[in-house]
Amino acid sequence: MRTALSIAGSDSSGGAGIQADIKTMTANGVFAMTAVTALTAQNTTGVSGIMEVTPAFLAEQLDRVFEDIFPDAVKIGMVSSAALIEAIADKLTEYKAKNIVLDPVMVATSGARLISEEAIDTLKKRLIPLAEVITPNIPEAEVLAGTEIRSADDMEKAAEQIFAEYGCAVLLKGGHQLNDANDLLVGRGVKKWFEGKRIDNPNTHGTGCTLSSAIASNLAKGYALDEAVERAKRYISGALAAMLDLGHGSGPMDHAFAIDNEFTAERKN
Ligand SMILES: Nc1ncnc2c1ncn2[C@@H]1O[C@H](COP(=O)(O)OP(=O)(O)O)[C@@H](O)[C@H]1O
Ligand SMILES: Cc1ncc(COP(=O)(O)O)c(N)n1
Repeated sequence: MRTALSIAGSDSSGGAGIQADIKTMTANGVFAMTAVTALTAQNTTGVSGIMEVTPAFLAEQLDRVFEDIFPDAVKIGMVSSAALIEAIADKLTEYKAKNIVLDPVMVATSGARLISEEAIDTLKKRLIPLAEVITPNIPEAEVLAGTEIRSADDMEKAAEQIFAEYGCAVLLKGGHQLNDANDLLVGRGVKKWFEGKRIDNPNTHGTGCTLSSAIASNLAKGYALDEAVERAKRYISGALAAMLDLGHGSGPMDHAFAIDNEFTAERKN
């Protein structure tokens, strides 16, 4: 069985973070492992508290995973401080981790800030260059490219600029911001739009986490990057189209929609 590691924060409400990653990897037929960066107290209406682990304890979790079960892919989500980013970069370099998918989580769908200002700099210098692909949404890409994004044209310019500057492929998510579900992949020899059908569902808590874990799962299974993105888009569309409606805010997606379908059918490969 193929394996994937999620390095991310815990979401007590189960819709985003580590919990979304485990559900997504499992539903995609990949064995999920975790290294927790922080606990959050949150629900569908917002985040009320964050408790970070120490960099040493994060490094210890990574040591135990890598020395025993080498992950076929790694997904990185919420990492709130520069010291934690350094710890991850050191360990991923030491173990020569492959298929790294980095979701540069900065602000939760509910509006809460999930990374400190100084950490963004460290993210740019240490972690982004290690990634196979990063998956910013529009506000995150604006921070990374230092430009405003108001149109599909702006998305192309920003993605090309980020690829040129950091050397990793970029999947720039149109998501909710540009009112469609079209994402753009720019990488070595690739520039491709993935046209998602917009699903009229206000419950999008954890969409970013889910997409990046689904890409990591498919890279773990051996798919090339563009095929991994294509399959991840299909997965998230299915999870949104199931129209789960939980909680008082922007609710989570339904990962059980995928049980026994094409995603889990490949488990034994
Ligand atoms: N209503 C929707 N219908 C279909 N796809 C969506 C919808 N909202 C988001 N997506 C897709 O979900 C993925 C996550 O995107 P996004 O919501 O922008 O991430 P983030 O949580 O980081 O802001 C993207 O592939 C995006 O196109
Ligand atoms: C622990 C944690 N990590 C990430 C997110 C972002 O969620 P989204 O995928 O909705 O942007 C979150 N709300 N909580």
